[in-house]
Amino acid sequence: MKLQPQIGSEGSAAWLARVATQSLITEARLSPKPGLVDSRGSGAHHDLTLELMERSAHSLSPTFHALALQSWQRPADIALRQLVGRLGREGEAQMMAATGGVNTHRGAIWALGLLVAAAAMHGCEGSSSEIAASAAKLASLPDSCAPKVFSKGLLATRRYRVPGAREEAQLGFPHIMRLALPQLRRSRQSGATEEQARLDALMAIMTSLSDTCVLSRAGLEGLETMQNGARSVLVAGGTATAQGRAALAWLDKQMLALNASPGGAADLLAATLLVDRIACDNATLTPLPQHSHF
Ligand SMILES: CC(C)(COP(=O)(O)OP(=O)(O)OC[C@H]1O[C@@H](n2cnc3c(N)ncnc32)[C@H](O)[C@@H]1O)[C@@H](O)C(=O)NCCC(=O)NCCS
Ligand SMILES: Nc1ncnc2c1ncn2[C@@H]1O[C@H](COP(=O)(O)OP(=O)(O)OP(=O)(O)O)[C@@H](O)[C@H]1O
Repeated sequence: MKLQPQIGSEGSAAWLARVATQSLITEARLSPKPGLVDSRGSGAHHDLTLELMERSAHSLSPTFHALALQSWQRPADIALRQLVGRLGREGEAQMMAATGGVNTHRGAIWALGLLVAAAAMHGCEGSSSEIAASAAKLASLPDSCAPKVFSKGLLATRRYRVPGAREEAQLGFPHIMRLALPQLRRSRQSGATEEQARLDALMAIMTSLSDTCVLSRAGLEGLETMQNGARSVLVAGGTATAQGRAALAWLDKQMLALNASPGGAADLLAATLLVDRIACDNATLTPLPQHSHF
């Protein structure tokens, strides 16, 4: 059920910030996720822990709040794009300060930051497609203030000629809109628990994403292992079934052996949980069950 307070831009911005932070924490705690930090441990990451992910998520609340407030009922134009870019980079700096220089949520700031801004542009009354389309518009506008940095993600997109985090946003988040959200709802409707539905949504993303985290760490072999493994979990009936859970355990082992971690897919799951909460079209379709973290 959507519980957005009808108390204007300040109240709605605070609500959006809270839901965005909760979405990051829910994603981080969700278990068992292949190769990723979860309630069981650090996955394939030697420099990350669940405690660090949660601290990082909390450090981002002021960023999400500012993004929502500044984007409130504004159109997608260059001025807003530059403002959102500046706030996103300040958020990255806050994250780095909170984690002692470890990258916990760079990709997540990008995806959730754009979606929070887009939800606010629609005055918190947009549908999921409207929010994704406005986020895409913002992401497609040039940000002349952006520093020219050569990241690992950019390197992977050039080397393997695949779309990365930028393109995912510019295309209107197809992995959220066409794969994860529909899977989340399908799994809920077929009787899966909320945790299982969220794991299934993660699998749906992993069947097709060109995750530059995986490519940087484990190359094409890692990416194929991720995509095929996630597909077999869903083909087996998802994580609500014993076969699905066995396929997931096998995938977890493979990902750890390859030192591969689908950080981009994890970001998009957190973003899916956010859209699921904030989009107006979802309110009647998917009331949240009692045992949800939210
Ligand atoms: C676009 C970003 C993510 C940089 O992308 P780039 O590929 O160069 O970077 P980097 O390797 O550091 O991180 C990419 C991260 O995205 C995630 N990711 C990886 N693959 C994918 C994918 N296919 N789709 C979506 N996300 C992905 C991962 O978590 C990964 O760690 C972003 O940091 C950025 O440019 N920010 C600038 C500030 C800004 O404009 N913010 C506006 C919104 S708040
Ligand atoms: N639960 C999670 N566990 C691990 N990573 C996550 C999780 N949720 C999101 N991520 C994303 O994964 C990214 C971290 O991936 P990765 O560690 O490959 O990046 P890196 O710090 O650039 O690289 P490396 O650790 O290989 O030097 C973060 O940007 C974050 O957005």
